[in-house]
Amino acid sequence: MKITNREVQPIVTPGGSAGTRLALENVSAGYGHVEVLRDISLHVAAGEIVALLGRNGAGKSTTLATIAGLIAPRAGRVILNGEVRTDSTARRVHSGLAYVVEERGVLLGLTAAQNLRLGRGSIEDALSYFPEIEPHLGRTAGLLSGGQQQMLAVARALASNPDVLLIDELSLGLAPMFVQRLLESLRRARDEGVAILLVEQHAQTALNVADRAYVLAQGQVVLTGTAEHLLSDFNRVESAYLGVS
Ligand SMILES: Nc1ncnc2c1ncn2[C@@H]1O[C@H](COP(=O)(O)OP(=O)(O)OP(=O)(O)O)[C@@H](O)[C@H]1O
Repeated sequence: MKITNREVQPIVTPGGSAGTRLALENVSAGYGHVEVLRDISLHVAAGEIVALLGRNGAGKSTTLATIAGLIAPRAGRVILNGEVRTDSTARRVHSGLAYVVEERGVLLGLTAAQNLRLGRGSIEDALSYFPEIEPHLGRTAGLLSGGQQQMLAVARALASNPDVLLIDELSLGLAPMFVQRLLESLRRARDEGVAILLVEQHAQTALNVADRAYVLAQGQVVLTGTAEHLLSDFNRVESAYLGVS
């Protein structure tokens, strides 16, 4: 199942290529003189959860940052809703991208309600995903648990009614109960047609919710397939983490 990027592109997404909301075409990117991503191609369709897996330092966060426009690709193209994007993060967010960063992006000195108001959606829509936030709306976000902060971040992102949702490390350090609630919200968003690219430390957790996955190693896609296929051949996923097949 080891693939080259040339082979990644012809994969037919569920819903067909016309439903593709996000695509990277042969993207290379990095920091200063350091090249991190090398010739990455991937795609996510409307109504699809795609997991981006790989060991620490493989380039997962860099991939999301490049999609969001925080890093400019040195080569290749970032395509959102069929348009090649070279514009700012703010413009991409304005036109339907939501991005939950690894640090969650919750402003700890503001209340939960104020954090939700910073988003592009309504508090009501945010609460429709996580009604359990309501009793905490007046609390300072810094006093919420990690799980509650992550729910706040995901609720704010989903309330903006995005076409494409990027999530960096959904479950990091969270109790299983919170992880389950967060995964439920992603399933609902997928059913509502959102294209979701999920970076997740726990590959099994990610593959249990995802439709497809890509494994990165040393900044390259080294394995891809349906979640079902990858779960049934999990040794191969683990080998791919090390950059071997
Ligand atoms: N701001 C930066 N400047 C220089 N190098 C960076 C920077 N951010 C990340 N890197 C390097 O880029 C490589 C990929 O990092 P990245 O954070 O994308 O990996 P990751 O797969 O998300 O890992 P993790 O799971 O640890 O977050 C690493 O070698 C990292 O040290």
